[in-house]
Amino acid sequence: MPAPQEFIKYIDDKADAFIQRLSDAVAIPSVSSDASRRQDVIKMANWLSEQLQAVGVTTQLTDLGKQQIEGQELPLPPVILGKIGNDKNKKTILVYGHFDVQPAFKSDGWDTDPFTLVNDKATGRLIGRGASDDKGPVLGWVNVLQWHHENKKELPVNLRCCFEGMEESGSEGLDDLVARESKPGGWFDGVDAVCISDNYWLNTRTPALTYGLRGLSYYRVTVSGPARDLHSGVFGRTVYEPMTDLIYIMSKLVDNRGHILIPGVEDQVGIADEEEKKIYQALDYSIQDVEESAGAPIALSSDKVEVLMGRMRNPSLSLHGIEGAFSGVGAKTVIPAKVSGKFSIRLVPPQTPESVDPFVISYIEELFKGLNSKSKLEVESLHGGKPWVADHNHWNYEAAKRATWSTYNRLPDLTREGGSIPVTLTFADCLGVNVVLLPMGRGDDGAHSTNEKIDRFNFIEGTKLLGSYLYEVAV
Ligand SMILES: C[C@H](N)C(=O)N[C@@H](Cc1c[nH]cn1)C(=O)O
Ligand SMILES: [Zn+2]
Ligand SMILES: [Zn+2]
Repeated sequence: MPAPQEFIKYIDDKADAFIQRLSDAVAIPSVSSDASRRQDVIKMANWLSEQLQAVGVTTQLTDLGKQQIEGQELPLPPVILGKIGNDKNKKTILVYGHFDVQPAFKSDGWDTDPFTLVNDKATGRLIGRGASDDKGPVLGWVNVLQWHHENKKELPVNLRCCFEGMEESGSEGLDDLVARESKPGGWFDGVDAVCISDNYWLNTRTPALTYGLRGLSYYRVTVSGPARDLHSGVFGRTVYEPMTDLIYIMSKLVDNRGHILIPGVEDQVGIADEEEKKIYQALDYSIQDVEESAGAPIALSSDKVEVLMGRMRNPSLSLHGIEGAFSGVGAKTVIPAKVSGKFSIRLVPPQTPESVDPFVISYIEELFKGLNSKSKLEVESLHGGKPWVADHNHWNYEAAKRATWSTYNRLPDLTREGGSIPVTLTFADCLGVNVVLLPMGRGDDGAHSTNEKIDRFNFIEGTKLLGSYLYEVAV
């Protein structure tokens, strides 16, 4: 059943107010990985819970306990559970999103303050951290509910919400909560299907439905030696330097074509046959798309199928940074005493963090042993999440397809996402129901990057899409 025309018109009429609400959300720097921002993540939870209550959602802030981070004990941000309706004759749909964001500093290369939403009328872009990932989509649900609440219109489905504040940091504590609330009498009892809007179209033109996510295994490798940072003029060529050992190890993890060098990891994944390659060939995607969204002509291959498989169905290993290394301006001549290299592996079925960890840890330990260094090594797995693939021949996907058609007059690309949303598989497993990913933003939104944006068009049409989905899935 299509969404009512009055709903569609209302979303257009209220566009400026919705953008103001997005601006208010972006202004709360809810960075989950930064201990000094934890109170802002909690503030964001309270703010969002109030927004949901104002549009008729019964909410509950669920405490997840504490977390050890950077040597401190910190409260985990609460999860917002929400509920509207309990009609036995309606389907029950659970929507999930997250209100935490990745770190952002103007000095990273942002053109404007990351936590002040810029409404650039010339380009139609709404620029700010979290605009696309994931505050825009989460507020899309609030926008949908606002019309129903203001106009006293019943939703076509029973709605359950789960909004978390730790997605960008491993969703700590959430799996246990989902398992608990999926039991009879729990908040998610009776859920028929799940919808998540927290990823992106493949390109800038074609809406997408996403039926797969890669998993993630995040590592920290620490090499330490001297009791304190040293003067390289006094100690250079005199002592074992931690950074030298760490760089050696980091350089042996992946080659510059993206091949993972850790024996055993790539072997876990089957090779695509010609049938599977046709799926990627059929997608609306070009090398130009990847190069435009990366901002430079740097694709690993000129073959679109190779590039798409690299993102969607093959594992990848990325080096992220080195904590403790000199990175400031100027030419400090220091020998850092302790350095930690960070890298992660994006996983695909049948890989899991548990199945790759032993390969990674023993490989790094062997590499280090071969160095005969007097420094010390520590390898830690920081957080992980399993990959997920769903059946896209399901009524949940059919409903999302119809909603896409009625919103954009186009059929969506069926994609697998290179990123990770760890709780997706938990919902699928604990509830035994289908999950659809219904992205709002475009492939060039720059999630996790500088100048993250969502186009005004995508925010407003995406709101209509989420509303239309609830009507289409109801029948
Ligand atoms: C796809 C989703 N919007 C997202 O960005 N997920 C993150 C999850 C994560 C896990 N550790 C840190 N972040 C991602 O894919 O990086
Ligand atoms: Zn993210
Ligand atoms: Zn996200």
